[in-house]
Amino acid sequence: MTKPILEIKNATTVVNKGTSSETQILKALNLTINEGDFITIVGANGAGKSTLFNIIGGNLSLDSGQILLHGQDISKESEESRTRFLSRVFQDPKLGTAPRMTVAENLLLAKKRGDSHGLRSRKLKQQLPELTEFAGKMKNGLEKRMNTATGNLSGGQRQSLSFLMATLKKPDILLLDEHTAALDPKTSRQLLITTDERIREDHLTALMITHHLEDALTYGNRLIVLTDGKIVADLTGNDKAALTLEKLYSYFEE
Ligand SMILES: Nc1ncnc2c1ncn2[C@@H]1O[C@H](COP(=O)(O)OP(=O)(O)OP(=O)(O)O)[C@@H](O)[C@H]1O
Repeated sequence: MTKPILEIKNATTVVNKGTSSETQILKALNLTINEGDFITIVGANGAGKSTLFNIIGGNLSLDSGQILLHGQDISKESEESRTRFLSRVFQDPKLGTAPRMTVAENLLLAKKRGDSHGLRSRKLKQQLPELTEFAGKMKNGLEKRMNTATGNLSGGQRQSLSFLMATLKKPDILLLDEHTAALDPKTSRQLLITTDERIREDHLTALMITHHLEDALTYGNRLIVLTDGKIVADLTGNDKAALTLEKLYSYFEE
């Protein structure tokens, strides 16, 4: 039996209110995210994909509609408060990590998020073996760079660190906002494969925006097409399995 984690009901967002450029971005959008869903999201530029993430994250407020977390209305909750159930990885590898801190320090920071105790070197020493093992899960040599300042990592390693930091505390919802788009094809593929592994093994619930239609078809149990602020396709199971690249591409031509 699938259990809803997050329900978005009739979500409407309007920007530049009261000006000549007033625009409705999301148009009475409805989406129920179930526990364990790995949803890939595609749509043309400007369709509202990042805006959907922004209303979930609380970076943008709703003009009408509701967002329910485990049945509780969180529509008015601040961005900060929503970090208790939500993590987001952005396209830019520079976002999400502190450049002057080492890989180990960044991971400890992510582990201590929400804790009142600060970073202490004794704690770092104690926890280094566990953090190193964790870094090893990314399978790209990150575990050998625990004492390297994050700003000196390659883009791929830095982005894999952002991913690890976002998932260390197993958020209820993980938002991946084109998180492999800035990486070269080989590194991007590797991070996607590891992303998929981590989502499955840690039983995470995740939404991933991508412009690569093949990736949208390959990964996840569910695929959503967003067009002009509305969900025009929401496919799971056999329907997703039967979807072809050609059919998916046709949504962009309508
Ligand atoms: N805060 C804002 N103020 C004004 N316009 C905005 C704001 N946020 C988004 N928009 C506009 O809303 C539309 C949808 O933007 P959004 O970033 O959600 O699209 P997207 O589907 O993520 O596009 P892309 O694939 O290009 O990243 C765009 O036309 C964008 O310019």
